[in-house]
Amino acid sequence: MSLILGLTGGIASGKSTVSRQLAKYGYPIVDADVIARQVVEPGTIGLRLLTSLFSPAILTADGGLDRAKLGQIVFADRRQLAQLTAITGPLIRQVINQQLVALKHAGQPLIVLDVPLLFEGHYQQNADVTMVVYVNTAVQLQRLMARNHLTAAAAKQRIASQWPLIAKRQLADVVVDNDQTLAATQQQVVDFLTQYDLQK
Ligand SMILES: CC(C)(COP(=O)(O)OP(=O)(O)OC[C@H]1O[C@@H](n2cnc3c(N)ncnc32)[C@H](O)[C@@H]1O)[C@@H](O)C(=O)NCCC(=O)NCCS
Ligand SMILES: Nc1ncnc2c1ncn2[C@@H]1O[C@H](COP(=O)(O)OP(=O)(O)OP(=O)(O)O)[C@@H](O)[C@H]1O
Repeated sequence: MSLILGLTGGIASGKSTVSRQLAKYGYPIVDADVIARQVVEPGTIGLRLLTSLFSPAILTADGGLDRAKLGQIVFADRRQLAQLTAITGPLIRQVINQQLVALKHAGQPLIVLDVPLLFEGHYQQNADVTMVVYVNTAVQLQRLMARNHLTAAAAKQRIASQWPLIAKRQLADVVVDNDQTLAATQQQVVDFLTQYDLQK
């Protein structure tokens, strides 16, 4: 029997950081952000649909998706973000389901389902336990601005495009506080694995 851990958080709260820490133990990660890139690679139906919705101006010179440009468009406009999610969401879901079936079949003891929109997209139904990586708003803003080279206004828009992190925190079975050092976060991951007898 596999335990499926639904891992989520807010933008730049530290989901990838925690999933990397879990991956170090050899546990497989089903990563919605990675899948979101695969379903819009050149030649996919996903990229064709996005190009017809947003115009070919969202493509780079070599025909790939200009992610920075599309991000600027959708995170500034809720309606366009909803349209984007309506196209990518079902494509991502299909791949997630395929990967979960294969990993369960392989008898993996722990499968990490890393999905930014876990609660918004009702993916918690696929999970046995949910974990939210939490940071306070000031730290989230500062890390997002630094990582994506965004102004405070642009970073605030991106944060506002998702459910408030505090609301996700209330829904979670396990909360990882990621305000402090990476070592402090790692310790919470170890505590989780120990609790579920998954520390190798
Ligand atoms: C808008 C895009 C092109 C920006 O690309 P970029 O490389 O700059 O960001 P990246 O994909 O790494 O996403 C960064 C973070 O943005 C947030 N985010 C991404 N998509 C969404 C969305 N549809 N709604 C709310 N937040 C989102 C997540 O917290 C994610 O971790 C990209 O995020 C995208 O294609 N999004 C649609 C796919 C999707 O719905 N992903 C969410 C998976 S559940
Ligand atoms: N405890 C920490 N101390 C310092 N920096 C951190 C810590 N945790 C994460 N970071 C940094 O904060 C940024 C966001 O972390 P990460 O990419 O893991 O978030 P995420 O939730 O996966 O983001 P997204 O939803 O945007 O994909 C990264 O630049 C990362 O290196």
